[in-house]
Amino acid sequence: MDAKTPAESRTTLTDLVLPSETNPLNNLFGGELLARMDRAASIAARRHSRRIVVTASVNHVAFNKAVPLGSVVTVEAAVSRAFKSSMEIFIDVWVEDRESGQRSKANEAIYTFVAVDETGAPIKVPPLQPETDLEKERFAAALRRKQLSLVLAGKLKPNEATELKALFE
Ligand SMILES: CC(=O)SCCNC(=O)CCNC(=O)[C@H](O)C(C)(C)COP(=O)(O)OP(=O)(O)OC[C@H]1O[C@@H](n2cnc3c(N)ncnc32)[C@H](O)[C@@H]1OP(=O)(O)O
Repeated sequence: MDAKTPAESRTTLTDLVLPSETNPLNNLFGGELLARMDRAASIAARRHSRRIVVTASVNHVAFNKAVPLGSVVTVEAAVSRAFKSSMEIFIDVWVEDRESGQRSKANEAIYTFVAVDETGAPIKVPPLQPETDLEKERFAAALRRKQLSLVLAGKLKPNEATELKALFE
């Protein structure tokens, strides 16, 4: 299978924050943002694999800044590393200033998607070839994050998490 670049899966969703999507402080609900990120990430995983994809885990979410009612929010997702059937997707969330139009980073998240066949069984995906420095940095750390996610899910013994152990040696 030929390698693909993160640019080939990059997915951008831009939408407003409406009153029905906010909490009593008039900021975007965390769950609404999670859903928007899941949608963008699933499209990125599908573009990379050209397969049916399912969310396997949400590895990391940082709600760093509240997103006020009426904001224009852009969710940008791209595959940061592909393994056998799983893909790590990095998601950056930006909010646009109404007057200047300048975007500032509000949140980020890392999801894992798995490509599956029609019966739901995991299936192989193309490798990822990172291009920019940021893409290379995210690619390099992805195996460590995969091992941590598997350890937390009880699917990998801590003493088999070689990349994690290497951090402490
Ligand atoms: C429940 C819900 O409705 S959530 C919403 C939508 N999501 C879903 O429906 C997914 C439901 N879950 C599933 O279908 C299955 O658990 C799957 C397909 C995600 C994984 O199936 P498994 O039987 O665990 O398959 P398997 O052990 O072969 O793992 C497949 C890949 O997923 C990876 N994986 C599985 N769980 C995790 C996890 N928690 N974190 C990171 N990677 C994971 C494995 O490392 C493996 O990756 P690789 O092939 O690239 O090495």
